[in-house]
Amino acid sequence: MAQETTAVPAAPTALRVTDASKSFGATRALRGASIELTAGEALCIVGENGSGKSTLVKLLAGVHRPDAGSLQVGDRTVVALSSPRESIDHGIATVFQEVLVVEARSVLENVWLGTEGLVRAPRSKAAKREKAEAVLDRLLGRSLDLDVPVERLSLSDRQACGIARALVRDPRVLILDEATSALDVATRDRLFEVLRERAADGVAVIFISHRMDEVEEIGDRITVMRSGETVATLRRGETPVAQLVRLMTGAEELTDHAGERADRKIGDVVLHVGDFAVRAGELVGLAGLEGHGQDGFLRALAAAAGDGGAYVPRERRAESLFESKSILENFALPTLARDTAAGVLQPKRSRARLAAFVESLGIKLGRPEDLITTLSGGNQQKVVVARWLATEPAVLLLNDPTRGVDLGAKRDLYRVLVDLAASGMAIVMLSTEVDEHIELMDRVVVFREGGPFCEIPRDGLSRQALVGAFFGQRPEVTHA
Ligand SMILES: Nc1ncnc2c1ncn2[C@@H]1O[C@H](COP(=O)(O)OP(=O)(O)OP(=O)(O)O)[C@@H](O)[C@H]1O
Repeated sequence: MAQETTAVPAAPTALRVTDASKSFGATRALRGASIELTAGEALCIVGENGSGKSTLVKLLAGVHRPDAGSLQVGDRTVVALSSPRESIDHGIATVFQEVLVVEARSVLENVWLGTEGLVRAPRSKAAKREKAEAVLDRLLGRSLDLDVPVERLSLSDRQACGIARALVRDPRVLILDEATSALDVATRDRLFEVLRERAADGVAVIFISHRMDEVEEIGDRITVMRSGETVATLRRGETPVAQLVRLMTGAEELTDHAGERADRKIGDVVLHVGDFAVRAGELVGLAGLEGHGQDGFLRALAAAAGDGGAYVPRERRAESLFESKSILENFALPTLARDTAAGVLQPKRSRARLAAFVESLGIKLGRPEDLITTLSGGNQQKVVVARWLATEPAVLLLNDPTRGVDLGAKRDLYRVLVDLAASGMAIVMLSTEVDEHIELMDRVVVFREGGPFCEIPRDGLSRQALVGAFFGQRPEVTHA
């Protein structure tokens, strides 16, 4: 986005964090992290789950105060932003990882939430409407009824409302912390255009994502975090993904790889709904643009599977997490019955079972008794997935389970899924990531306009075939 800096005068500093540290009890979430951005620049921050990205963002958003370090916003040095309000007053707008909306309130109210009394916000109702409309139209490529409650919207549209909330404030620094993970492909593309336009107007953008394609597309520079430190900052295009991964993990190579398909026996049909059947040992993908029926289909499969199935929902905050409970309790809920001997709960057993998943999925945690909310987003997600894997269902139904999970951890999860399939479990997984289908699935059912549109077998899976089918193009080898 920004010009090469050699010939043009250096743009002014928009934001500089120097040596920021932050601990939560014994956990050192940040240890001397530093980043710098000039006006008009987009900086991507990448790093494994739990490496400190969100903590850094929360310092900038005034949610946490640093233990040490300094912060410069524009040409002002501030010791710390002591509240979200102060962050906003400095022209910083943050979109957080979780989709944060007030479900019962209207789209319009959600977009302007928390701006009361802000100097830069328009005053009149009409002006607010007009601005919300303009920003949402641009993001969604269509107009959205501003008066409906947000709970009636798709997850993608809800996330778009959260992003619009940041955009309408016309920030000088715009921070997106994995804010694209619930967006459908087309909305994400439009968001990237908007980011480019804002950057051209001098806005500095901080963009956090686990998706390398997004990072390559949006970042002028990329800062890599590892264990709370900023270990490298690189120019876009200079660094092959393999090197980025090495910097993130500190290891030479990613352990490869789930795609290796061990000899798997496809067994009997274990679940049948309408024309759709899934067999023991199969990995079946559900794909399509957001809102084309795949979500409802997966839920219908879950209902049909009954006790023999386990369903991992998509919105972990609303549908799966008990925020006031510990990691262990969140993990052990559905398997508690198994851990009860003569009517007495045996926490040792659930602890041992959790330990196995901590190992196989690389879950980073302090103690199992700590609150689930002390985990990073990606690690919370892994606990939710582990909970359902532990129930050892005949059919496992997963709704976009790798959202927010880092590259290495995704591979760990793929390996676990392939092993489970090899042991005879049937797995149906909705994924919004095309590459995930290509890497993992035996076949993929593409949804369009409310129902299954075509099915692509493993040997026909490619980006082109899948994305083509999303838009109504039938691939050459299809089964109806
Ligand atoms: N409120 C908290 N209390 C205790 N520990 C916390 C808290 N918030 C974060 N941590 C810990 O700080 C570390 C960094 O977490 P952070 O959320 O910044 O990681 P992240 O890089 O954003 O990860 P992800 O990619 O999973 O979102 C983790 O070990 C996490 O468990």
